[in-house]
Amino acid sequence: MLRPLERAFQYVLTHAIPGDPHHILETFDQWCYHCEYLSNVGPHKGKILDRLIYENTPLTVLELGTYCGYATILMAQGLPMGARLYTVEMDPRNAAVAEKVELIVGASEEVIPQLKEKHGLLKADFVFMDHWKRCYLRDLQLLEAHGLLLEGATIVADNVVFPGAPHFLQYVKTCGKYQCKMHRTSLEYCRDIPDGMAELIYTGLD
Ligand SMILES: C[S@@+](CC[C@H](N)C(=O)[O-])C[C@H]1O[C@@H](n2cnc3c(N)ncnc32)[C@H](O)[C@@H]1O
Ligand SMILES: [Mg+2]
Repeated sequence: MLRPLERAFQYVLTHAIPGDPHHILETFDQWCYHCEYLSNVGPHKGKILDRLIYENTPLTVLELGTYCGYATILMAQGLPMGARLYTVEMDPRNAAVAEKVELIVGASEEVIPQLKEKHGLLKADFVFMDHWKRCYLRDLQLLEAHGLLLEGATIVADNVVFPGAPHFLQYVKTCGKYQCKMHRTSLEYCRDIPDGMAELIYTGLD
């Protein structure tokens, strides 16, 4: 019995133009709108993410939560030459089918402390958090503690309204280390459910 993600992959493999990132993402979207929901960032929040990548031209991107690689493909195709994208996924069944960028299989709490020495990621200037929402605050604090955020780095956190990440939002708004902006939108593939992406700029100040 195939899992939802594997069913989506079969569809994408048989319907998308190979090597065409826009068409691959559109084909995922068709599947998600018409057949089965997947928690990809989706086309509407994807536009926001795409714009933030374009505006920031980051050189070292860290994604927490690869899933089937939708946002990985989206971000990768907007990066400048020479940029590196590291994406962390704890479920090896998802990792096995994800687009291979710099894919690190493991739980974020184990991977983050090893990013420097084991994976050569010295500092990230763009982070996309889209793994389990309860991990956002812990992992942001881990990135801070391991000195992995470049001053001025952009951190984008998805789904901070739905399902929500209240402790994370409270921390980033009150700790004095971040400038925060909320992009209000709707949940991926569900126009009726309000959601939001938080855009943070790391000031480096304590
Ligand atoms: C919402 S999906 C990511 C969607 C993806 N960013 C996109 O838009 O295409 C969340 C993924 O995070 C993974 N995940 C959850 N908690 C994690 C953790 N602590 N470390 C690594 N991966 C995690 C799950 O296995 C799942 O594949
Ligand atoms: Mg999400």
